[in-house]
Amino acid sequence: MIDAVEVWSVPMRTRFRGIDVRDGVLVRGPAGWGEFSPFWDYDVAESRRWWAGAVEAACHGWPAPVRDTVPVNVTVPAVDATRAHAIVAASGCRTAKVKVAEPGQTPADDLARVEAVRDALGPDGAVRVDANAAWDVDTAVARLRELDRVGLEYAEQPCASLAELAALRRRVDVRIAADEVVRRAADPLRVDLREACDVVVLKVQPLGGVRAALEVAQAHGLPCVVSSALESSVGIAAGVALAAALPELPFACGLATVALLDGDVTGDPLLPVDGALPVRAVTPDRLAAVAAGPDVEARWRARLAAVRG
Ligand SMILES: O=C(O)CCC(=O)c1ccccc1C(=O)O
Ligand SMILES: [Mg+2]
Repeated sequence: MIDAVEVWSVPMRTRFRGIDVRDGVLVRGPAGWGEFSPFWDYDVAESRRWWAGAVEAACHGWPAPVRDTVPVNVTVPAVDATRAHAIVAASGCRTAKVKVAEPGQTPADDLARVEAVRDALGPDGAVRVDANAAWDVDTAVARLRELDRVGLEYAEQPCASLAELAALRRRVDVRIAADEVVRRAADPLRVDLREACDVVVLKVQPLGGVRAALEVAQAHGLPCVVSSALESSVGIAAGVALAAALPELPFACGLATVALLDGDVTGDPLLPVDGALPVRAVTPDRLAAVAAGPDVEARWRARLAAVRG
């Protein structure tokens, strides 16, 4: 059913999660284009759900949308306060997600960045932080109480484990969002999130597609935020389809990350207008311009063969 496989590679504008270059595979099938782009530190077993997401997009398509635009947050990497302010001011978004607890940085760096973001958004904007599981419970209590001086909408994955998140949640007023603890679980449907969080972050590829992610949302019965895995606009379109199909969407989604890439697979990228993305198909009409070199191409074809095999 899949009749085209294309490998793309694009530099990041700013290093993010230790990534300087983002690459992946686009596949075409009867329903359109799908993206397969698990991070390089993920093994074959973990990458299988990512592949299921690509197959769904290319071969089956997605459930019908219940809305035609999706509000999004601007994503602020662990940059200095001046750059953070400029990124938020230029974004047109009214919600910002700020990376904190970056290795090599200090609590003062995080506070300055978060204060600059609050300043750029004004009092009516929403500021959330993502610590990517970096803190133990005591550190998270101290860091979140300080950062919450600017008023936080929620803190995404401040600690690694479910037990830590639950212990933290009893000690702070800031809402807790679960990301890695869901998307990297052996079975995301059966993670016991009671006590551990107030919000669930859903990512299409790590959860195995739009339908699988909708089942995760239904299983937990908590407010959901759809976020990206730093995909090209083709992968982002799958996230938008999920956000558009969720019965309720109380928060802005983390789907404005094409802005973090220095290039895209399409000349009409899924970038926000007035803080929202349109629900629409994406055609990768710039594949030649972003084609990966022979080494990266070979690496992805080998990876694809391992996951499909
Ligand atoms: O949620 C966002 O604003 C952007 C997406 C994002 O942060 C992300 C992107 C790639 C890998 C991990 C993460 C994460 O949420 O931790
Ligand atoms: Mg996260």
